[in-house]
Amino acid sequence: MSLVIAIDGPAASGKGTLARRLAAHYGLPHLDTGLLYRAVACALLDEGLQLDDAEAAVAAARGLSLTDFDETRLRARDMGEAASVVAAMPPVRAALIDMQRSFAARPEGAALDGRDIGTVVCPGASVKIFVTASPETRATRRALELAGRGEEADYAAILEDVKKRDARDSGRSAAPLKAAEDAVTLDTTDLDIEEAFAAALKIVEARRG
Ligand SMILES: Nc1ncnc2c1ncn2[C@@H]1O[C@H](COP(=O)(O)OP(=O)(O)O)[C@@H](O)[C@H]1O
Ligand SMILES: Nc1ccn([C@@H]2O[C@H](COP(=O)(O)OP(=O)(O)O)[C@@H](O)[C@H]2O)c(=O)n1
Repeated sequence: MSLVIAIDGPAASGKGTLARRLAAHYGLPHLDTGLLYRAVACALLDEGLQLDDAEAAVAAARGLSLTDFDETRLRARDMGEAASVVAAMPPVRAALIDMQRSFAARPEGAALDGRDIGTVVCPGASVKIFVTASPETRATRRALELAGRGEEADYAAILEDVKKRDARDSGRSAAPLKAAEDAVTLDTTDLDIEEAFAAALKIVEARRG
């Protein structure tokens, strides 16, 4: 059976970094599913529409193409917040599920990261990791990331963002952010990227048996 790695966790916990590193290590394609929700939000904002316009959001979700994402724009701070609003609408999630499942079903395997990969998108994944870190650590990491891209990075405002988004993502009824029962939790608060990667690799190897 091909290797499917599901990585979930709250904002700026390091999911993407770990999923990318694991994908490179095992030669798997990687999908950052947060980009899908960010792209839907971006499409609505570009058309001057409200973020709670479910019909327009579903149409945008159906029209997405993985290849034409402007990642710099999508990874901007305000787009994370906007993505979390559109992601709370069940029809938007339904419109994106097939694309994610087809990606995960590639014969060569896959690594996906998001909020509901282990619980909803790939409940049968070979390995599930739930990555966490304290809100303060995550806000510091996100502030450094944004500053590195020349974006405004006010720590206090980013910490507020992170907490608000976690609460919305965990509290929604549709595919809330939570660890799957068979996920291994990896707390990276006191781990640098190399240490977190080494820990994640150990989890994958242990699960693969
Ligand atoms: N263990 C870690 N220690 C320090 N910085 C990290 C760690 N993991 C990730 N980062 C950095 O934190 C930022 C957010 O990481 P990312 O993987 O994009 O998180 P997520 O996908 O969960 O939002 C990036 O700039 C990344 O380089
Ligand atoms: N599988 C996923 C991925 C993202 N999302 C939503 O999309 C938003 C942005 O996700 P992201 O992974 O790009 O955000 P960060 O963790 O990188 O800040 C999240 O806050 C969630 O509301 C989701 O609902 N389900």
